[in-house]
Amino acid sequence: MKSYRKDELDPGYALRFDLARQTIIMQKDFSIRQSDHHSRYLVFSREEWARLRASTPLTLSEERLLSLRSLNDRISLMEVEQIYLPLSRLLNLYVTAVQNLHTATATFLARSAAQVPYVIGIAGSVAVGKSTTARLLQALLSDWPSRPHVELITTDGFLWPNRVLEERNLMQQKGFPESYDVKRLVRCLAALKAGTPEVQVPMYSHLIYDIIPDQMQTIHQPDILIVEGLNVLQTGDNQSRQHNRPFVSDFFDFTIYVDAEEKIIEHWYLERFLTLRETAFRDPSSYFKRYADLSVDEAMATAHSIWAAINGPNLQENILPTRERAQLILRKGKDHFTEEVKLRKL
Ligand SMILES: Nc1ncnc2c1ncn2[C@@H]1O[C@H](COP(=O)(O)OP(=O)(O)O)[C@@H](O)[C@H]1O
Ligand SMILES: CC(C)(COP(=O)(O)O)[C@@H](O)C(=O)NCCC(=O)O
Repeated sequence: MKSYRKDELDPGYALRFDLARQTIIMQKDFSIRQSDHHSRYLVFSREEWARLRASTPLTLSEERLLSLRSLNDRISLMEVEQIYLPLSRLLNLYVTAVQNLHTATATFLARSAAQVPYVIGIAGSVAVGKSTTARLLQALLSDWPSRPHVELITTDGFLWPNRVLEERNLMQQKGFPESYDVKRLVRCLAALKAGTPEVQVPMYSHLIYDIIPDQMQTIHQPDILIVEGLNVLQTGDNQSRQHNRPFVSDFFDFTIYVDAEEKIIEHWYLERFLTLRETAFRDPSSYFKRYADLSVDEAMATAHSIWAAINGPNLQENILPTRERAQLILRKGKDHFTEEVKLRKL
């Protein structure tokens, strides 16, 4: 049998012991499609990823799924089974491993283990499906046999209120790094990660297009915290780096980037805008009520110009460059079906 030096092995191949032939053979590993030796990621096709579900049961009923749907959400049970159940299984293994590590530290120090939440960050463009992914994961993780307490927060609550954005001439940069009160977000994440019994988180409303005055979300020591937002993988400006200040991205145990081609994401943005024109924009308190009476063509042109002026440039300049920091990248195609999953090796 030819022997292989370690550096000769393609990471897409695995060494296996062949019982019949009583020999070690090199076999293509079906679960790893990897041609680039230096890539930090293992790359899975949809089918390969779906096989990694193992025996994780589907606990979400069609009825429960319906209640999770937002706007024109058409998420299918097949997507949940093939993509989100394997992800739920992976997260379960990771959370258990981290909890065991906390227990080991506590045993070493002869103390009881501190209650520290496992923090999952979900990043990606506006309209790529971050909040849908976050709500689905919250439901699936809450259904684990240990019934963990899973909370979800969104970083848009940390946008500066419109009043401040207007003063600073930043209304056309909503969602850009400078439109967030990052210090407040970091303080909040630090308090949550430290296991503070009760943390108040500000809230944003897409209806009034602003921070909701005098209303906060109260978070009570979750076992798992999901943080969803455009900026969760961002690392701050040079000044904060020089002063060694913590970044938003410092607080995550696991990060997911929801990815798709910009043209497809823009299409989802346009679709969502058209749905809102028929629903939320008709509400008298809607910031966009002036758009309710637009014709379909006018609404499409308006949404396209918002995309071209704000969300598209933000994706290219500030969000896409953070993609390779994520531990997991879900790449979606048309119709929101995940086509490829990339998992960081370390
Ligand atoms: N997995 C999915 N299947 C079907 N539709 C989806 C899925 N994810 C998102 N959508 C739809 O795409 C649009 C954008 O999703 P949303 O979760 O609101 O994005 P984000 O939070 O990134 O802005 C919404 O209209 C939503 O209903
Ligand atoms: C408030 C947001 C930055 C948040 O993004 P999301 O949570 O929808 O991904 C975004 O929805 C937004 O308002 N962007 C500014 C341009 C626009 O009106 O779409």
